[in-house]
Amino acid sequence: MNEDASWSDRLLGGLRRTSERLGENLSGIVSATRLTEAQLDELEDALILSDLGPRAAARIRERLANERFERGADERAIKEAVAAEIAAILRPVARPLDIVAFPRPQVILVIGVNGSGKTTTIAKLGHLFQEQDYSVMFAAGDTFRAAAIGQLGIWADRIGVPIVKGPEGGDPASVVFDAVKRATDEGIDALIVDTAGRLHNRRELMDELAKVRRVLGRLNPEAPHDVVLVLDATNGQNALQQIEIFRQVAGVTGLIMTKLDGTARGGVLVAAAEQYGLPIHAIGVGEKMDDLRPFDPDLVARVIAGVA
Ligand SMILES: Nc1nc2c(ncn2[C@@H]2O[C@H](COP(=O)(O)OP(=O)(O)OP(=O)(O)O)[C@@H](O)[C@H]2O)c(=O)[nH]1
Repeated sequence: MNEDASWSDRLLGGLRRTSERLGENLSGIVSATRLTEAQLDELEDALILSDLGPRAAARIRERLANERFERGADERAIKEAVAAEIAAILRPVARPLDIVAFPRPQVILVIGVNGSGKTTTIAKLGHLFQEQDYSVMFAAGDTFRAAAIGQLGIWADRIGVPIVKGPEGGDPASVVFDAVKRATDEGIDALIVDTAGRLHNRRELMDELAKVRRVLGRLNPEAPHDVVLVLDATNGQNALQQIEIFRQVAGVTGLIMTKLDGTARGGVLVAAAEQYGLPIHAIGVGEKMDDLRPFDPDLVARVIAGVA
């Protein structure tokens, strides 16, 4: 099995649980060239149960209500049509995180709640950029917990990336300031900044992120170039709430959804795309540094609909 097959299998393994759920609800729907109102209701419910959210579900229902199934609306035909509609929602938001900033470095602020996979995602991103021949530096901007600084340090050593850190409890803005200066002096292409993820004190977090942004802006008015929100797919609908909060707190420019390898809740990607239209840069399908994958909207749509 080549590496690509193994990762898509893992993605399939996780998302297949979503499509199984969808399949259970769809298996009662058959025959005729058009779907009846009752069948459309059932389909819409199945999509909502699969975490696609009410808006995407309503949109897909509407499209399918107008669809003529020439060879009969059996389960396969319906799933194919659902896949096409999901892909239409996902395609506009698929956008890789490219290193384009001039002057360098491109400053990428990574935000998200603790446990979402933020640290691992920073490591994976660093590794991905290195593979594209970009130089990378990390900044340990989550100074609130020693463990967070330590964990990022371990990843930095593992993949061979320099890291700028301060003491536990220190000022994140000063770490970021030092990091930007050093990255600029050393001609680093991508500076990836870890941030605190304490949502229970929103005010504090907002102030902290605002200060980091101010300091960054003083050094380079374009920075941060990206504010990437890391979301844990296993959180289902809570992931949407996190988008809402972090958009207000930090001005999110793009998303990375992690843990799609082990969840039946991957449909939340579709809900996020439909509701917020934020770029989805990549998806996480495991714990290792190679487990960050480009976001392939057609593949993900087919997996969610159960036709991959
Ligand atoms: N299965 C799976 N596990 C993942 C993925 N990404 C991260 N993890 C795991 O999720 C757990 C949390 O990841 P971290 O990167 O430490 O998360 P964090 O958001 O930095 O969390 P804190 O360190 O608590 O702030 C770890 O056990 C990771 O190995 C993924 O895509 N798939």
